[in-house]
This record gives sequence, structure tokens and C-alpha cells, in this order.
Amino acid sequence: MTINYNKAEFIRSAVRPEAFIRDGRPQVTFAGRSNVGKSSVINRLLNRKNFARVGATPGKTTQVNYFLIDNRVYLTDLPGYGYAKVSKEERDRWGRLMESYFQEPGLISLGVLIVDARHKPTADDVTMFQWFRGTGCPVVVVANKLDKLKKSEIEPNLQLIRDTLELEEQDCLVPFSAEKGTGKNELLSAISQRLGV
Ligand SMILES: Nc1nc2c(ncn2[C@@H]2O[C@H](COP(=O)(O)OP(=O)(O)OP(=O)(O)O)[C@@H](O)[C@H]2O)c(=O)[nH]1
Repeated sequence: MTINYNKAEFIRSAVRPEAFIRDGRPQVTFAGRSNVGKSSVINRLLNRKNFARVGATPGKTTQVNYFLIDNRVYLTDLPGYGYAKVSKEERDRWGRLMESYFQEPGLISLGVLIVDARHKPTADDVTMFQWFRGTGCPVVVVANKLDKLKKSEIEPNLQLIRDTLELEEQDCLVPFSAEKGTGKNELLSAISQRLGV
């Protein structure tokens, strides 16, 4: 039975590893640089306007947010990274939380890394991709803000993303626009296919 993304509820924010959810349901984990449009992508998937936070002060909160979809699957929202104005203390807190998250076996069923379709992925994007890889889970890469590209720029930019992240044949790169809704169905079916639901 397909997942009903209209049935989504916020469960909790985890600021410490003790609060990570471990109840056996599959978890689809979203990560991305601050301001890449992660909240907008999540809102688009869930057919909501202001469900996941959009446009708040970038990088202000270091917490893992859990949304339960259709009572079956968690959408796990990792705190954004790479925001220059974050204090060292906040960055360290982020690092410790992520270390715990990625080190714990079996937490992630599927990784969704959101990058900016306009730019070469940053060193932080590459690191995050490798962390996902390191868990052994499948990873889907979403190239967001596609609407900001000229048609002629799309293919070269996607290739740059593939090359920089060293994507392999089986890896999925979904061109996406949270603004326009482009790529939504492709992303939903990539998720379903990889979760086997
Ligand atoms: N043109 C365009 N703008 C987008 C798109 N997705 C997001 N934005 C804009 O990008 C800005 C950042 O979006 P957010 O969804 O808040 O980004 P975020 O990654 O969740 O940011 P943090 O809260 O800092 O982690 C907002 O002004 C959005 O309206 C898109 O596909 N196209």
C-alpha cells in the first residue's frame, strides 16, 4: 500500500542521542546545507505550507526533528550545516549530535541529501554524502532550486553534482524545485522503491 503523505504528524525534536527514535519503523533521513531549501522540500512532499520550518534564521537549531508519515515511516530532518555565522560552540554541538546519529547502526533506512542545483556541492555536502554511504543505507540526492537554472544549465550542473559526489550507477539524483513542485513524483517513487513500500 502506498504511503499517504498527507497523514503526517510532528513527533519530537531530539537534541540528545537518548531522544533518537528507535521503534523499528523505517526512517528516511533528510540532510542539507542551511538554506538549501530542505524545509521547503519536506513541505512540498507533505503537501503542506508551513509544516517543516521555512526561512527561519539559518542554522539556529541543532536538533533532529521527527515526523511520522501515515503511522508507518519516519521522515527525519537533520539540522542544516555550513552556515558561516554559527558559533564554534553550536558547530561542535552539531558535530557531536551527528556523530552519534551516524554511528548508531540501523537508524537510517534511506538518506536524502539535498544540494543546490545551481552550485557544485560543497565540501560539507560531500562529507554528509559519505556519512550516509558509511551507514550502508541507500542515498537519494535531490538537486533543489532547479527553477533558478536556465534550461541549458541543467544537464551540466547535474553532471557536476554527480561527479563531485562521485555518484554511482545505482545512485539516484532527482532534479527538484520545491518552489514549483518539479520532481516531486520522481522523489516519492525513489523513496518508495528504496524502502520497498
Ligand atoms: N526559487 C526557489 N526557492 C526555493 C526553493 N526551495 C526553497 N527556496 C527558498 O530558499 C529559502 C530557504 O528555504 P528553506 O526551506 O527555509 O531552507 P532550509 O534548508 O530548510 O533552511 P534552514 O532552515 O536554514 O535549514 C527560502 O527563501 C525558500 O523560499 C526552490 O526550489 N526554488
